[in-house]
Amino acid sequence: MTKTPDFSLADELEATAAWSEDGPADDADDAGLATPDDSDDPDDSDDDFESGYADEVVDLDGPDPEWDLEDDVPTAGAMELAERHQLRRVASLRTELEDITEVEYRQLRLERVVLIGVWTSGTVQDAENSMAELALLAETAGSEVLEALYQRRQKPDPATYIGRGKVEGLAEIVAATGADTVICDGELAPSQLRNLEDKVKVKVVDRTALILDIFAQHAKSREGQAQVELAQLSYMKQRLRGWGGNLSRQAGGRVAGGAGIGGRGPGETKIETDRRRINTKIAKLRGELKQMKVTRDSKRAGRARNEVPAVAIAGYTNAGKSSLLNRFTSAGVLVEDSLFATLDPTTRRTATPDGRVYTMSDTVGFVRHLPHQLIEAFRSTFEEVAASDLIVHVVDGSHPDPEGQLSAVREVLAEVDAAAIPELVVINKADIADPLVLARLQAREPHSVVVSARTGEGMAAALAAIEAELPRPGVEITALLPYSRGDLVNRLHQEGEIDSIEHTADGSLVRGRAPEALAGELAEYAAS
Ligand SMILES: Nc1nc2c(ncn2[C@@H]2O[C@H](COP(=O)(O)OP(=O)(O)OP(=O)(O)O)[C@@H](O)[C@H]2O)c(=O)[nH]1
Ligand SMILES: [Mg+2]
Repeated sequence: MTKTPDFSLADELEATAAWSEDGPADDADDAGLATPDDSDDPDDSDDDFESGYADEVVDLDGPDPEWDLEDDVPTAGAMELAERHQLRRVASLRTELEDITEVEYRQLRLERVVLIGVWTSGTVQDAENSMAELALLAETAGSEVLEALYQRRQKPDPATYIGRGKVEGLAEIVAATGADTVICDGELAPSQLRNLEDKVKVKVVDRTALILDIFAQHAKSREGQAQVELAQLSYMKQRLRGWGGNLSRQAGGRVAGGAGIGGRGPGETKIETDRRRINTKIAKLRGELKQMKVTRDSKRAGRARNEVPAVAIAGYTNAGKSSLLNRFTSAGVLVEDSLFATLDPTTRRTATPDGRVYTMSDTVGFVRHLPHQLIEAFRSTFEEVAASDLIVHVVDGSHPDPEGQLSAVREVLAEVDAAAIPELVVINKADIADPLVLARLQAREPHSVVVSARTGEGMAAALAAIEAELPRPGVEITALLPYSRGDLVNRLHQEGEIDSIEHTADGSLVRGRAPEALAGELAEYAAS
């Protein structure tokens, strides 16, 4: 296996995926985004759209990435990547849900989409970053972004999300561009989605549904798939009434099972059936996940018993977590310039130069406003992070808003009780980041290192910083180990630390520190 085949692969991908490399918000003119000049004017406030991407859109889709694996032995990651690109436009939801006919879980056959956002606070740059991220998410789900619009408002309209006056404009844009889907940058109430759909005459989905869809496309392991399905079902369940089509509307807002006038039309019966099926499915998935969690916990307990320190690589999606894991451990994990490439955490065993063994795990990426159903469903994955000894928090130094990413990740870490774990910030992509931004980040995050997983810059220092943070084994020992117990010397190398070793006539006299369990075994050889 070549050393880092994923990187040459990624190089080629990036040559064709110019959009994400340059970033829409990095270069507002290129992307045709509203510039601060034409949008920061308080006069054009309430009901104005800022429009972007119009003509450049073609570039977003670009030619399909191609690569030549002939020279490289494809790694598992590379093969998964090829497979994923082939599958990219296939609708995501698995068949089990298809019999829930009325519910029509929005199979996101997102092809040609218009994005809309409501910008309530923050700077123009924030609004543009948010739309740019929504565009990346949409592309990751396999769609072509035709147009992106945002509106400045005090708050989203309770009935239609964007201002009512703007809905008509949106409908015109949708008709003119031939879009088949509108994606809203937020979590919308079922009634908002329905109202918008009535007006714009195409499918409307929100950010949460979009992220759920990407997760559904990317989940590979049984646990990952079950987690995503659980999240989708709980999202769906809340929207049954809204998404029941005509039948549910016929039933009005009446509480299911209520016997009032018109309360038990055919629609309601159908909704009840669907709800019951969903509840059954949810219960089944919860049970399965619980089982898988037991396995995972026992694996983790195994590691804990051996007192192998665990390092979790966490960070915003696309920050370079998998690339770093590959660099650190030659793990051959899938690397892709797309969001949420990794959904199944990979754990690798590795060792410090002085022989102490520890594990390093790749994790699911974070994103702003990660749907809470997903946090809930992926709780066991996040618990893995919460049970680690050190969090390597990777941040993309070339992103327009790395500070925003750092705090979005920390919010989720706090939510899964991982806030107290020691954290080392690894500022990645130094090769393409602005040096001023790197300096700014380092000043803000004193406990940080700057690296490039691409060029390898700073990697040795990062590894040293990680290893310096690993928990030290506790008990001081001095032992005279007979030469027949070379196994104990080995274990002391791996699990503990040896300060000195002296070969005497009676055996090896070692001084150092060992974890408690090992110290117990060494007790019989204790020397003074
Ligand atoms: N220029 C540059 N690109 C990098 C660097 N590190 C990673 N990348 C690229 O960034 C993209 C994302 O890398 P990944 O390692 O897949 O990121 P991730 O954090 O695992 O992403 P998810 O699993 O999707 O959350 C890929 O296109 C990488 O080639 C770097 O140091 N410099
Ligand atoms: Mg990854």
